[in-house]
Amino acid sequence: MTQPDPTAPPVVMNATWSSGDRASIHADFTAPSGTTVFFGPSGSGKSLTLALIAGLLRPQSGTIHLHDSPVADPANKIHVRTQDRHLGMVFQDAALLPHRTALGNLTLALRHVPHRERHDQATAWLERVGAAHLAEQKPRTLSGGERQRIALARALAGQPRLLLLDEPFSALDRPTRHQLRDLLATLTREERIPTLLVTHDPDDVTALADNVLLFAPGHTRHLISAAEFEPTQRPTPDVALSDGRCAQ
Ligand SMILES: Nc1ncnc2c1ncn2[C@@H]1O[C@H](COP(=O)(O)OP(=O)(O)OP(=O)(O)O)[C@@H](O)[C@H]1O
Repeated sequence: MTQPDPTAPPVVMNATWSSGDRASIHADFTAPSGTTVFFGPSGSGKSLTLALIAGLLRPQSGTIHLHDSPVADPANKIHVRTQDRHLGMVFQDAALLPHRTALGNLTLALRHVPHRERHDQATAWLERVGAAHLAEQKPRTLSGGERQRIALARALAGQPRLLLLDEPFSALDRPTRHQLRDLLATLTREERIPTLLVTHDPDDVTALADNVLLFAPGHTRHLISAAEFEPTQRPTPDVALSDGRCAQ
């Protein structure tokens, strides 16, 4: 990927993906700076859209641009690998390396800084997410919420140009979810990293969204500002998402 244009929208997507008979998706939207929440019911294509942006899936046609750089454009044989898209990612499962401590997981994300500075920077990141006391613990000895704190720190420590979060708090109990939501709001505001967050929780929209991309099975994604959001809202059917059950 070339150097990003700071004035360009973080994501411009107009692409189609199909697994054949099981599911297909056409996504056509621009995500502006700030936090865009992908909101909608189970099976409506939120995670597939995020996977296309991450490069975990390849569209069959169309283009995806991140900060004005093409990362997927099959007609021109462009597919930038996930690790070259400068992304921070946190999914429902923190996916920390099990044999490394919390600190060790953080230092791995800091390969862009000189070796002698990694320990201090990793410690500083653990402090920022309220996990300094967990530095020497291995992931299996941490709670789900603690693992997600470390995963969030790891994602941001890599200095991503875009943060992708797929239901990072959905497996946590309510109080822990609130704490982590507040932490995420603080960090994304401080770091000014454009963020895409997949959720079905309307409270995530209220707490975190600048904009909302509404999804519904058989329908579409439709971008609105967070101020316009109502939890019962459904997108207008201007762009098709289809799967075996509800093709358009
Ligand atoms: N790799 C895949 N290959 C084929 N079909 C898939 C694949 N991943 C998801 N699907 C199907 O595509 C549809 C959309 O799935 P997706 O996971 O994007 O929905 P979602 O909105 O993220 O749902 P949830 O909120 O439950 O995670 C579903 O019908 C799902 O079964």
